Amino acid sequence: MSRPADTVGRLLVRCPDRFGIVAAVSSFLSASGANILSLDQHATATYGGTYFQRTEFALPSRDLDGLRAAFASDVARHFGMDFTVTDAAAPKRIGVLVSKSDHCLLDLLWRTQRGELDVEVAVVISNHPDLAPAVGSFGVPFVHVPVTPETKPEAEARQAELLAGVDLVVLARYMQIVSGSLLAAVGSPMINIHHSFLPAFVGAVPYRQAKERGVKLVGATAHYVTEELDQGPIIEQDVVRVNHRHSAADLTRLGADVERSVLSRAVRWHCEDRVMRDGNTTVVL
Ligand SMILES: Nc1nc2c(c(=O)[nH]1)N[C@@H](CN(C=O)c1ccc(C(=O)N[C@@H](CCC(=O)O)C(=O)O)cc1)CN2
Repeated sequence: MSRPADTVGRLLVRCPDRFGIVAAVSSFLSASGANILSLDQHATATYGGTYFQRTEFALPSRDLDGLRAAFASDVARHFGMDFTVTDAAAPKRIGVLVSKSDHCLLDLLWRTQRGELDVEVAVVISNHPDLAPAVGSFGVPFVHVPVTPETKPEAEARQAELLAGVDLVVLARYMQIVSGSLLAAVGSPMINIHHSFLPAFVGAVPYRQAKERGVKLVGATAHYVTEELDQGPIIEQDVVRVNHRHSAADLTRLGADVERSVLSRAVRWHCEDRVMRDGNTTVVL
């Protein structure tokens, strides 16, 4: 009878930089019977900065829990590491918040259905009912949770209930500001797709601002959500050329393609455990 396939693990490490980190992590993995498949790293300075490392490894014992506990005591504590150990074969469960714009949501659902994104969309929540049929066609639960200034606390309590247990929340052109209490209640990272090349044109209507400014590029930014609007750590960005002949509607149309590709790359990189926070920025390995 053939041996069960090895577990493939991912080890993410962030710590104060010093000599000996790579040797200690590699020796630990080797002593644990793991075979390193890939290793990427970044130091923020020649000496004394912050060190980031992403290591993928094959683990014949398949005991990721045991490896995680041993790494904590044998290595992480000594180097003052923040770290995670995840199973590469376990798809992330994501919840999506959306309003009326469908292009980013449908792109995520389509890529997931095609197997391009290794995620499980657990639920789509919208403050409008419009997208229920489209979401239903993908066999994904859709919940309409209306949001008004008066009902926002109750609405966010319901959203938190529906998002319990997800690994990631994606704001796919969700046009409501998420409160600090919802961020705290959910506890999982949130990624927003902002429809401009931040830091330009924050707020709700960036394409109108872009047209009025006469820009020659429009873009999109995927960033982690913080309480402060559009100020969270940037994960991915891109742009497309535009000119004076394009109306605001043209900018919106041209920008939508960029939004979709930027969001899908950001969600993929996050779910592949490639993104680490460095203050209000990110390191993507
Ligand atoms: N806490 C955060 N919430 C949200 C963020 C964020 O970065 N932090 N990004 C926005 C998305 N967004 C732009 O990409 C955006 C959406 C909505 C508005 C806005 O002003 N909307 C309403 C007000 C709604 C409310 O008060 O809840 C309005 O148009 O008046 C600005 C930017 C998603 N949420």
